[in-house]
Amino acid sequence: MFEIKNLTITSASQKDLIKQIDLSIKPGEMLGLIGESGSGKSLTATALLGLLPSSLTIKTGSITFMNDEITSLSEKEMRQLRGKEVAFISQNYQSFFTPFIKIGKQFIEGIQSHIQIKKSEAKKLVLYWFNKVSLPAERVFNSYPHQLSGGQLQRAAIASAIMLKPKLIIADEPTTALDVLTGERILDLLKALQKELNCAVLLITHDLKHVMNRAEEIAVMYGGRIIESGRADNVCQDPAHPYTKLLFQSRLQLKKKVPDKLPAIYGEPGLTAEQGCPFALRCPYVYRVCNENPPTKKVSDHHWTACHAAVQGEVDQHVGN
Ligand SMILES: Nc1ncnc2c1ncn2[C@@H]1O[C@H](COP(=O)(O)OP(=O)(O)OP(=O)(O)O)[C@@H](O)[C@H]1O
Repeated sequence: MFEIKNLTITSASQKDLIKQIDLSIKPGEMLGLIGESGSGKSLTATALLGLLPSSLTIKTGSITFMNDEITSLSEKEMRQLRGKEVAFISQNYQSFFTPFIKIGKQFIEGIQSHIQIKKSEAKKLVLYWFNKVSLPAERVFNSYPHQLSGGQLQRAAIASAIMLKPKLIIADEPTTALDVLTGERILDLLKALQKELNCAVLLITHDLKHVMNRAEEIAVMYGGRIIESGRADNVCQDPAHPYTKLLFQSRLQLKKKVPDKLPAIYGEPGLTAEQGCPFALRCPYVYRVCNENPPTKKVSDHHWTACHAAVQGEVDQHVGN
């Protein structure tokens, strides 16, 4: 459905922020894009939505949606695509709503800007979707944004994203501003709606556990590159890149005894090598060749990593699972 090929995004100072990434989403699938802060997740989503700031340019590559090249669509065509075919849920749900207009009115205006529909029919649609995301429909419809809790606002944002039955939802850290339990419920809701409506979801998160058991595919980003990607069960059971392995190892697991010391990833988060493997400055298995762009290793069907040590078969030997 969506395919990014060889995408490089450059800043005004000629720094490559996204480096030759490939990413694709199949209809009805959830792709979990994980990576720490600054790894390039949001820029990737912004490029998909055709909303890159003018200071950034696409240096190489293509982004296609249903075989249309997004980068060559006009702003009008892009606006039509956004909201109807591709919906966006952001971490900043507060700014999604205009504070001084009742939520119901905002929803009706939003729907009428995309499809021709009578106000009364639009209201029915809004109430239906508010019920669907377990909101007290009439009350929310007649409320101002500040009269709802964070979880309720994020549910309303999901209803807004889903009600025109988009083919793809991009959810960028949708639970960041919520408490853990509310966040988990929101992600479960997103998963349930994805299955029911068969729409694709790009779930962007820095938290591995958000995508485990939810996403069908996982892509791991570091320093503007995709360093590992594949079917979620393959990546979770047999992570191949040292960074992914360390991410799994440094997770606390309820069923296991809490160790005296959790393994930590060496170095400052976001520390990125400018050349070669972006993780080289923090990688315990770095060697001289890591100055060069890492080759791709096929780990199994639908699972690959970009790592010199993995190609040499040295990661398992040193890191273990
Ligand atoms: N408009 C811009 N101009 C210059 N650099 C930018 C711009 N927007 C983002 N960047 C840089 O691009 C890199 C990737 O940023 P991005 O927001 O995509 O990271 P992220 O993985 O989404 O992080 P977070 O989880 O914190 O949102 C960062 O180093 C960021 O500083």
